[in-house]
Amino acid sequence: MTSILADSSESMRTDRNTYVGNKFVHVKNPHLDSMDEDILYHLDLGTKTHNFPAMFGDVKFVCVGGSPNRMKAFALFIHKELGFEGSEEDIQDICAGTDRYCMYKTGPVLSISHGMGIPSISIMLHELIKLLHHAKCCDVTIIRIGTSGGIGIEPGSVVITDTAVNSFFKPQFEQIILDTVVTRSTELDKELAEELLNCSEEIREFPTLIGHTMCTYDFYEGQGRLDGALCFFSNERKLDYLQRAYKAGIRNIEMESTVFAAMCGLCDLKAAVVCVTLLNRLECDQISSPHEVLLEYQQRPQQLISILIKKRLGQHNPK
Ligand SMILES: O=P(O)(O)O[C@@H]1C[C@H](O)[C@@H](CO)O1
Ligand SMILES: O=c1cc[nH]c(=O)[nH]1
Repeated sequence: MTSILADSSESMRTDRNTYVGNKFVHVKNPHLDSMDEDILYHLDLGTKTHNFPAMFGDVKFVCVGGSPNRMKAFALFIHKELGFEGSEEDIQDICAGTDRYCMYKTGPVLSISHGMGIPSISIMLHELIKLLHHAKCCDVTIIRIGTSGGIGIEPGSVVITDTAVNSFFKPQFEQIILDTVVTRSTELDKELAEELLNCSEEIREFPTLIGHTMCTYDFYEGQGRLDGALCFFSNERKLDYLQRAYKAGIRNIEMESTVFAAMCGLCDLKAAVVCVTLLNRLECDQISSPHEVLLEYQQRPQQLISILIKKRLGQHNPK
């Protein structure tokens, strides 16, 4: 039988790391305590084969995004921005033993790919959150740097998500656990979103705004596209839906933000979603900008996050 439950995080809390001043990453799974070894299968890492505190204990910023190339490019970019020594070759894929995800570390910044869609990012987040927990990381900020379809805004705009919503415009993520639907909150850290917006004031080259982000299970029918292999609705119905979304405060659509917000929130991770928009969905469905334009768009969230990281590390010199 299926029922709808709110998540009971209190009853499952394992507060093993409660230190004054430092906010540790909390896993909410009592079964982990009795495991002799934890194998993070999709990251090709394990607690018996790798020294997590030595490898990752200093991580303060985790950036995630769908594409492996984007996340490698971000690692190289932030390495340069933070003025670290060493060449590009020194930044190796920590998860090279698997082709599911890639992971790069440069100083306190971890950059990881998550593939496309809720199931893919969810698997990565389970293993990443356990990694941060086993490594005893504290005060970690996690940011998704992605691409999205804009609604009623100029392509190339960057949207900082205040609330991730589902296809019904609700701030909820529904996780099916056994035969039960558990409804989880998708609130993101408002202060972090404001901090990112302040950082954007130093970049005049593209518009940045705060808005709701809609997260769907699919790129085509799920996002009201007329150009998939299947489509059984009219252009009028599509536009009516997208215009209602705009009126509800939604400025972009992507495919990961609700589960990202829900999982990070439950594990006490300060989280933000920053996505560039590749097109205006009120005008078209196909992504037709040239490759160079799309590449430049993808760098925009990275520029913003770089300012945030440098400010937090006391390394920022405004232009
Ligand atoms: O981080 P990315 O650019 O992968 O995010 C969006 C949502 C889907 O994963 C994908 C669809 O093209 O792009
Ligand atoms: O329209 C778009 C563009 C990128 N990613 C999405 O999920 N949708």
